[in-house]
Amino acid sequence: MSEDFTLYKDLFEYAPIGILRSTPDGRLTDVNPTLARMLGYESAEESIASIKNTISDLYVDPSHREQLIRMTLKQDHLLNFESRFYRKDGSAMDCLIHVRIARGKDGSVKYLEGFIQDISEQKLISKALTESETRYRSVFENTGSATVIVEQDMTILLANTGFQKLTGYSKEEIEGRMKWPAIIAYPKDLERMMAYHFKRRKFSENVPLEYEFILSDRQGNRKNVFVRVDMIAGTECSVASILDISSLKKARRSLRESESKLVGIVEAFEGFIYVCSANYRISFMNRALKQFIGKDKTGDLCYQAIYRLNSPCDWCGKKQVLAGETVKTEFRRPVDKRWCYAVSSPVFDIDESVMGQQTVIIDIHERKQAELATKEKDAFLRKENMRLRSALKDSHHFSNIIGKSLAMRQVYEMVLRSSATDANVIIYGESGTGKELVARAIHDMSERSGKRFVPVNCGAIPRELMESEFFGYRKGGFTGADRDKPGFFDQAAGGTLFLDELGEISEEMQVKLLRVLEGGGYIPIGGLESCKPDARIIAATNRNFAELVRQGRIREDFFYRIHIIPIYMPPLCERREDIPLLADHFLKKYDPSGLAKFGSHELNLLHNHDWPGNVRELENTVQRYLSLNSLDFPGDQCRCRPVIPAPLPDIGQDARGQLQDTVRNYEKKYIAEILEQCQWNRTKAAALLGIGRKTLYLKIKHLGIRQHS
Ligand SMILES: Nc1ncnc2c1ncn2[C@@H]1O[C@H](COP(=O)(O)OP(=O)(O)OP(=O)(O)O)[C@@H](O)[C@H]1O
Repeated sequence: MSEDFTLYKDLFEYAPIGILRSTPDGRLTDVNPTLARMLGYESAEESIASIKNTISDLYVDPSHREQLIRMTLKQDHLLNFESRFYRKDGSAMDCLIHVRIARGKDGSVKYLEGFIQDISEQKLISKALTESETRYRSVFENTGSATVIVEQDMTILLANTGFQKLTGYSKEEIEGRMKWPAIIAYPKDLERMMAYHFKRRKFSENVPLEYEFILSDRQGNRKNVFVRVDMIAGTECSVASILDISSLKKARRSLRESESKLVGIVEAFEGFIYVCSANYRISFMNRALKQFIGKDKTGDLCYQAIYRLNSPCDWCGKKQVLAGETVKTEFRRPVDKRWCYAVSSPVFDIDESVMGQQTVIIDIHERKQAELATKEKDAFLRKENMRLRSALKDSHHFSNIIGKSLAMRQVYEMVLRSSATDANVIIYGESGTGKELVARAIHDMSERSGKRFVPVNCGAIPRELMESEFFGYRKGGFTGADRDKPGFFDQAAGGTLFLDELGEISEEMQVKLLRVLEGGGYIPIGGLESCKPDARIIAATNRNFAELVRQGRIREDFFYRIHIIPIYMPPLCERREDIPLLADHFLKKYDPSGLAKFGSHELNLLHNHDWPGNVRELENTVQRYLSLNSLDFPGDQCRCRPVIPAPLPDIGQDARGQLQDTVRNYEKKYIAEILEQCQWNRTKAAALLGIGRKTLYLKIKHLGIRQHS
């Protein structure tokens, strides 16, 4: 028994582990020297004396003791409970505690015995290890590329997030499970990489560190990747960093494609292309330029090789190009004096500095000549226009139009303006005010003057013939069409089509004309192809066009197409100051001797007359004055005096025929006489005959009635 006690005491005294004993209520009864040392005391006695109160004071976290007691009471012992004790100097010691409960014979707890291990150092080491692992993991995660660590048997040991993203597989699916070949798309890549994998581990030579292959991700998408592999020293593991270069490859492919396209364009280009250095040495020239010079002059000075000059060209713009600008110039080639257009732009080096100049040259000789001619013509026309305008200010006439009144000067201004454009013109005015005269003046002053002026009296064309008259027909287009017949549009090609009496045109024809005016063209009757006419349209009417639109007789769209430049002809009664000038003009026209003159009485009469027939009526009055030697105004009679039907024409025996012919002859003579009475003022004649103007026009045409001048 005493031997046992000695043994136990020695164990207590010399055990390499700290031992303490305490009462159930927490009083410390024994501490062995090892524990006292662990806690920084000189002796066990000092430590017991120092921990005066309860053993709980020893714990950094006193609740640990309560927890420990609770757990120990369940089985009377407890192993590996981690906690922290205060040392003498107040610092904390990490410790591992094992506890045993000693009970008395009656089962009550006599004391608790604790065995303490100082694990502070282990804790520090493990903390440092955790920290360094975190650090390495963070480097591994943030390499900027997909990175994996591969074992000798090709298992992927570790994979960073980049690799997970690149392949679409999760960490769990990869790490420790996936073999490296699983992501290789093509057998030829796989074969190559396996060879590298094993050779690398045998430290064979010629195993590349970097190479490319095509990866297949979880969804089967193919990606071009670049990989760099290194062995991890002292292991059989390798670390592989993979970079997705699909977009780079794509860019490279499209660059190659556009490069080859560009080469094609440059070589097929008919102009000249060359590149030269900052010191004028040619580094590239295209096929067309080589052909022009006669041989490849790469390496020569550009100005000598291309232009046979001894110094750089004046138009070169080298300075601006070297400063990064693009220079565009037109110049005459010294070799043959042809006009050229050149665009020179900088060629940049890798560091963004300008290393040379590339120039594209095209021959613009014909275009430039035309441009210069147009400029000359424009300048001439501007001058001519100014000259005409200043002449207009106090002129008595303009072209063949007589009149110095303000109203007429305004008309002249409009004639000038309209002759400078190709826009549609419509001339409004009463009958005989000179609408056709104005239309001709516009044509004569326009660029179309060299081509035909084709007057068309729309009111005189029967409705059923309108289309063939305007658009012509082709041989066989209808029964009787035995040859091609050009229409008005063909006749006026390049010139002017004057559509007089436009208000008389049918709606059906308005639609067809509108199509032509809108650029839709027309097809001649019996023709197959559409013709695009090039005739300028000048229209005239003595009707109130706006009113006709309101009544629905003229289509609004047609009206707006025609009514681009309106010119209003003043009636003679609104410009009486022109009457003496006009009278004088007509006297000279019909009496070339120039002897006939009007006295003041006649001039007075002319001035005060009503002139319902306007200038035409005045012209006829003057003409009659020259033959009768007295002034009479039959227009008045026409208006006041009822018309006496002309006697029946004398129909000779030979002329006797069918009733139809007789009636036709009579009708012709009768209408001709009325027309003569009204000095061919058709409006008046139609009123006297009691028929419409249009009907009168048709009858004049069909009966072949002619005006005798
Ligand atoms: N200002 C003018 N100066 C000289 N002659 C003129 C003038 N105005 C009209 N005339 C002459 O009057 C006649 C009628 O002119 P024009 O045929 O141009 O008139 P219009 O308005 O077209 O007539 P209509 O409406 O009947 O077709 C022509 O012989 C023309 O030479």
